[in-house]
Amino acid sequence: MSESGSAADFNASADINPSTNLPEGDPIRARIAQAVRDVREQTPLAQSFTNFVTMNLVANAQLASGGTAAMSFLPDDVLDTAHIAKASYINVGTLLPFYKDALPQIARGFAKAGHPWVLDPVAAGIGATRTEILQSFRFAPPTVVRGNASEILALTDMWGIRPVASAAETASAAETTETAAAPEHTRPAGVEAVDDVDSAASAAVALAKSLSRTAPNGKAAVAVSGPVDLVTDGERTFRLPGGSALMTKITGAGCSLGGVMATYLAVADPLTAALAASALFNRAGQIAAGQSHGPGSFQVALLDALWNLTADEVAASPILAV
Ligand SMILES: Nc1ncnc2c1ncn2[C@@H]1O[C@H](COP(=O)(O)OP(=O)(O)O)[C@@H](O)[C@H]1O
Ligand SMILES: Cc1ncsc1CCOP(=O)(O)O
Ligand SMILES: [Mg+2]
Repeated sequence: MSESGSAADFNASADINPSTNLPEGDPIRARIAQAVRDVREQTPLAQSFTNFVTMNLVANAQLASGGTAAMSFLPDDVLDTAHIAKASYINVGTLLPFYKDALPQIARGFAKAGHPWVLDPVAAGIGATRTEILQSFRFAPPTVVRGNASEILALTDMWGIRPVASAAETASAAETTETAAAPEHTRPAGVEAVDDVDSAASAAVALAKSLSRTAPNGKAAVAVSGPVDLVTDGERTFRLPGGSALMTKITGAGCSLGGVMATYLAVADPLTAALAASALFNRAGQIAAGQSHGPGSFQVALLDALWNLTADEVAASPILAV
């Protein structure tokens, strides 16, 4: 695979036709390029309330993309910081007992202030504390949700907004009705995905539509990561091939993608932020895979690629409108 990760090189899944690649002059590509330039020029702060396992990589990925970072956990600290941060990130990968009160309080504070934020619902479906916290976000929702397919399915199950599964998504869908909550997610997946991206496509669209009803300016986005990422604003859906399977062999590729999504949300609309971060990571993952010899050197090369990729290279990534 060439280092450039050109459209011809991407490892798209068999059912994606590269001819659906967004034209070079599409306004979406211009908005992505502008977001990348604005982050590098403005070094915006996106604060993070995130897990202990990958917190350092989240901060370093935000800095490598051109932003700045601040990690905070107490509600007064987070809500004060929200006055100087243009977006925030909440990731529920590791939990402490006080989070049960702190996170709903923070989400309510964000909602009251109209403060945009990204949620990574890591391991959604696992544990009563995580479920209680994620359920609270239903009533003070994020602007963007980024997760793997299993997390998106578990979250939409939990919020009762997962639509009837299309035949293409799962042949064995249990009996569901259009509006009733789908059956509990059948198998909590831990932090890794056990479902494929396409199985979460309609759930992602339904979630983005739901988030748009409460998001600042009525705009929201959902990003489902995997071998071919899916990004939707509830109206349009895009697929982004690229990246590398090595990204699943370091901890924090998804978490840091969410953190950088918040960095871009500080300067751009939710759809542009989700597309730009996903495209950046896909290009960076491909470049790093070509320069590394295992997970250790891959993570180092990934940070360097995040730092070195230009706005034009990110905006030229394969983005398939399907
Ligand atoms: N098999 C794969 N091939 C290429 N890129 C991948 C693959 N799996 C995941 N990625 C990329 O790795 C990053 C993290 O995605 P993922 O592993 O799905 O998130 P999480 O770590 O939250 O489960 C994303 O940028 C995604 O595009
Ligand atoms: C291993 C682990 N355990 C709790 S959070 C976490 C990190 C998950 O990171 P990612 O979702 O980016 O793989
Ligand atoms: Mg994750």
